[in-house]
Amino acid sequence: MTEVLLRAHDVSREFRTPAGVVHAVVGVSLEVRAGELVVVRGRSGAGKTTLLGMLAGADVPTSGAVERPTEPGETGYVMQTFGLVDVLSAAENVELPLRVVRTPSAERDERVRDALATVGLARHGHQRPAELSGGQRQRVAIARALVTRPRLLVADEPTGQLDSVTAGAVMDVLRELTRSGGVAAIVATHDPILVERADRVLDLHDGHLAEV
Ligand SMILES: Nc1ncnc2c1ncn2[C@@H]1O[C@H](COP(=O)(O)OP(=O)(O)OP(=O)(O)O)[C@@H](O)[C@H]1O
Repeated sequence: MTEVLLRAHDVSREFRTPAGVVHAVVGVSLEVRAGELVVVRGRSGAGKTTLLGMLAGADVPTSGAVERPTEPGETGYVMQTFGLVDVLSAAENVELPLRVVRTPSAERDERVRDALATVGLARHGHQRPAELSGGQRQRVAIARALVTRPRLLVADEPTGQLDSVTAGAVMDVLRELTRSGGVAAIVATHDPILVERADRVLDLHDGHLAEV
C-alpha cells in the first residue's frame, strides 16, 4: 500500500459569532495517499476553505486532529485569496518558502525559475502582484506552493481565476505531480475540469463530508 500523507480524524471547527456558533466543519475524517488527487466539492459556505486551512496547518481544529508531513516545505498550500506579498515581485513571492527552509541562493534562483515556468509565467517574475492579472496572481500562488517540492499539496480553488485552457494546464501539472512525483493532493473546487481528473471526489454539505 502507498503511504498515507494526510489524515484527518474527526475534525470539527466552530466559530463563535455575535449571532451564535457556526459549525463550519463537523466530524470530518479522511485520508489521502501518495499519488492521489482528491477533490473536495461543495456549495459556497459548505466549509471547504475552513477544512483545507486545517488540513494545511494554517488553522487549528476545535476538536479532532490532523496528521501531515511535519518538516518545513513538505506541505504546499494554495490559498483561495492567494496570500501574496504586495511589495515583492512574483519571483520574490515564489522564493519566500525556500528562504524559510534555507535553500542556498543559487539553487533558489533555479527553483524559482522552474516553478514560474511550470505555471507559464517565465517572463513575469519581475512584476509585482498589482501588475499581474487575477489569473497570473493565482498561478504565482501555485508556483509558490510547488517550489519547495512538497509531498502534500493543499489547494483551495486553484483554478477559480483561470480560463479553461490555463485551468487544464494547471490541472495537468497537479496530475503529473501526483502520478509521477508521488505527491498527495487535496483540492477544493467547483471546476468540472478538475473534478473529472480526480482520483476521488468528496462532497461537503454544511460541514459534513460524504464520499461520492
Ligand atoms: N472566521 C470566521 N468567523 C465566523 N464564521 C466563519 C469564519 N470563517 C468561515 N466562517 C463560516 O463558516 C462557514 C464555512 O465557510 P467556508 O469559507 O469554509 O466555506 P467555503 O465552502 O469555502 O465557501 P466558498 O466556496 O464560498 O469559498 C460559512 O458559514 C462561513 O460564514
